[in-house]
Formats: sequence, C-alpha cells, structure tokens
Amino acid sequence: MSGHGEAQPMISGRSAPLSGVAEVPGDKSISHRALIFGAMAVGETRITGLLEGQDVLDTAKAMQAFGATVTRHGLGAWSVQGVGVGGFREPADVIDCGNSGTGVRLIMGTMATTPITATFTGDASLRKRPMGRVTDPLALFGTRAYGRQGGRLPMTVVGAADPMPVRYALPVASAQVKSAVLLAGLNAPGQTVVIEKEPTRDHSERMLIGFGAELTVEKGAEGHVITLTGRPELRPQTVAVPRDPSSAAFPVCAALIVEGSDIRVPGVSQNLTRNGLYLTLVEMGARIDFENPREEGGESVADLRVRFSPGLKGIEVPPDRAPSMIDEYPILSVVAAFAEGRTVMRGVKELRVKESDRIDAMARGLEACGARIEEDEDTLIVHGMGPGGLPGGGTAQTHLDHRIAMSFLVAGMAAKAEIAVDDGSPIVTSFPIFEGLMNGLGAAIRRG
Ligand SMILES: O=C(O)C1=C[C@@H](OP(=O)(O)O)[C@@H](O)[C@H](O)C1
Ligand SMILES: C=C(OP(=O)(O)O)C(=O)O
Repeated sequence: MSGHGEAQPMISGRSAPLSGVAEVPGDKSISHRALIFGAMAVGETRITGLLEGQDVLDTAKAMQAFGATVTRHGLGAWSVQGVGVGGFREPADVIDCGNSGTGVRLIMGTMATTPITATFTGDASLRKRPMGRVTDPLALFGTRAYGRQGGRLPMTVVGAADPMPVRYALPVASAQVKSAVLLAGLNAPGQTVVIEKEPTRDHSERMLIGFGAELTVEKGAEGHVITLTGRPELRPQTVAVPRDPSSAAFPVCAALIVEGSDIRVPGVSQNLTRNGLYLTLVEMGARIDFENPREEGGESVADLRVRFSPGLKGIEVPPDRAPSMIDEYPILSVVAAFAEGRTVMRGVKELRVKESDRIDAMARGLEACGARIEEDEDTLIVHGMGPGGLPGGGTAQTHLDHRIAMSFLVAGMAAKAEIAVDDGSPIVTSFPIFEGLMNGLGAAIRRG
C-alpha cells in the first residue's frame, strides 16, 4: 500500500451470529524482526508463519536493498541469507517503508552504526510521523540524520564510521525506539544500555538472545535496564512466527458484540507485554476462555473461545497498561460503545502519532455513528450505549490507518444501521485476509 493508490470504500452491515475458527496471520512485530535479525546473522535464517502484509513486505524489500538475500518459498515460508552485523551495503536507491513506523525506525537503527548512507521515505501517513524520537538517540552513536522540518521523512541517515556505545533512558514508552537503539548497539563496541521505565513489547530482546547476542535485562527501581554487548556474531535461526494478538483482537471483539456469536481464535499471544486488551476485556465482563496454554515460537499462547457478551460494563483502563495494548485502543473503543456505562482510556497520547491521530479518528468516527465521546490530549472516553445500541449509519474517515478501518467495519457488524469507511485499502498492511476471514465467520462486509 503506497498510499498513492485508489481509496477503497467499504461497508459493513449487521452480521449473523459469528461462528467458526479465526486463524489470524503471523505477528507483525515479530515478522519485521525475523527479517531484520536474519539479515544481521551470518548464514541462512528460515522463517515460517511470516505475515505477508505490506508493512512486512516493504521490510523484506529493504533488507534486499541493504544486501541480504530474502527468498519466499511458499505462504509464510521465507528465508534470509544474512550479511552479518556491520555487513550492510549502501542501498542504490531510496528505501520506501510504505505505511510502516516499525519498519522505518528499526531499519534506521540497524544501519546507523555502519558507514553507509541511506534515504528513507514512506506513504503520506508515514511522512507525517516523528522520526526525531529515533534519530536523537542514534546521534549519540555518531549517526547523522537530515530530514524535513519536525524530523519528518524523507530523511537521509549517515551511519557512524566510528560508533560509540550508548546509555539511553527512553523518554517515551516505545518498543520501536528501544529496538532502534539496540539494533544500532549491535555494531558499536562495548555495552549499549537502554533503560525503559514502562515495559514495552519485548520481542527484540527475546529474539536477540535467540540469535546469540549477549543481552541482559535487570528489573530495578528505574525500570528495565537492558544491556547489550556489541559486535556479536549472530547465528541464523529457525523462527516460527506466532499469530498476531493485535489482529486477533478484531474477530475477538466482533464476537463479543455480535449477538449469538461463539468463535474460536487459536494461538493468541499471552506475552505480558502484548495482552493488555485481553485483560481489559475480561475486566469488562467479556466471555473469553483461555484454553490450552503453551509455548509457540518462544512466546506463550492460548486458544481463545469467545462468546457474545451482553453484560459488558465500561471501566477505567489503568494507564500503565497502555504499552501492552497500544494498538488495541481503536477496537477497544468500539467494544466500549456496546458496553453499559463509560470506558475511560487515559495516558494514551501516543495514539496521536500512529498511522493517524487515533484519538481523533475514533472520536470523530464514533460520533458520526451516534456515540457520545469526550477527549483531551491524553484521554479518550466513550459513553457506552449497551448491546446493539450504537445507531451507526455514518462514514468513518480512516486517514490511511488500517486499525481505524478494521475497527469501524467491526462496529458496523453490531450497530443498528450500516457503517462505511472511506478507505479500506490500508488493511493490507497488517491483516491482508481480514475481509475474507471475517465474512467466513458470518460478517457482512462488502466493497462500497
Ligand atoms: O515495536 C513494534 O513492533 C511496535 C511498537 C509499537 O509502536 P511504538 O514503539 O511507537 O509504541 C506499536 O504501536 C507498533 O504497532 C509495533
Ligand atoms: C502503530 C502501528 O504500526 P507502525 O507503527 O509499525 O506503523 C500499528 O500497526 O498499529
């Protein structure tokens, strides 16, 4: 999805009870990392279950441009012939990361301590997002970056020829910034230390250890202190990518609000840095059974049975839970519209710098569908209208944001009248089989 293509309006109407099994695709965060760490290893990394969403395909293309050999063998089955830490070559052309904040920020970190120059760009959404949060800590290694005003793409990054190791306390809870600094630290001599006050998704730490890096995490008063020893030789791995809990959120939430639904969603991550939505839904009164807990691809997962839940109650979501459910607030605010009472989401200003300003996009879209919303810079409050109570009948503007598009298509499945989205084309960035999967469960989603 380049963001230059045709908008694809989509409409969803009241759905039949959802039933069946929702097999969602591979985790987006782990898929990006499998390609990037594979490119940093010496030898061939094999990946199964890779998400073939546009964000990840753009990262695969970028790894090729930096000199790795990336091969697709079949659906989700890929291999990466890595060039080793510090082995990136200078790309011959601009790197287009499309819609992906994770892709561009992690790749900038990866090349930042190699003496090459690369220019990055993306679609109209990505070109609005702040890159200073990554280029500021990268400057401590000796990396230089030249972008547009406000640290926006397109941006040229000049890798440090003689990088210094860095000690950096994250000013914002961001796994992308944490990962960019760790990836840069791979090719700096000595120990690079990242300190995070609030824990964010820990896939980079787990995978770096899996690829053979020396990395420790100490939990103390200042938070997590992550110490990486630079210049390791990364060993190629076999990576089985687990299913994406952020994608699973859509069929799960749809089943909670569509009358009569009873579905199964296998292999949903229970990683404590990713499961905030599921904790929140249970606190609201969702009927979710977590069955068959086990390890898959180095992550703890469970099979979910999810049933229509007419007794959902609005709650105050604890603000310190935000990093573990940051991408799930849009779909949570849809569920909140079908609960009784207010759902209060505080400490969520990071939502304003995602693919769109997600507080504004959800507030305006839900209002267009008849809901009452309150918001401030850091807060979103949804006044619930009870089961089946959202009037619908509106059109949501998606602003090149896949999660906004999917959230409103789920809302339309349970609202009184149809809900339209102006553009469903960004859904391919993270969940290319969304429409077919949801309609297979009983949804009524169609192209507008
Ligand atoms: O590291 C990652 O894979 C991600 C981190 C989060 O972003 P931030 O680091 O900006 O919070 C999240 O929103 C994004 O979808 C994926
Ligand atoms: C924020 C997201 O992704 P990214 O930052 O990688 O664009 C997302 O997928 O919700």
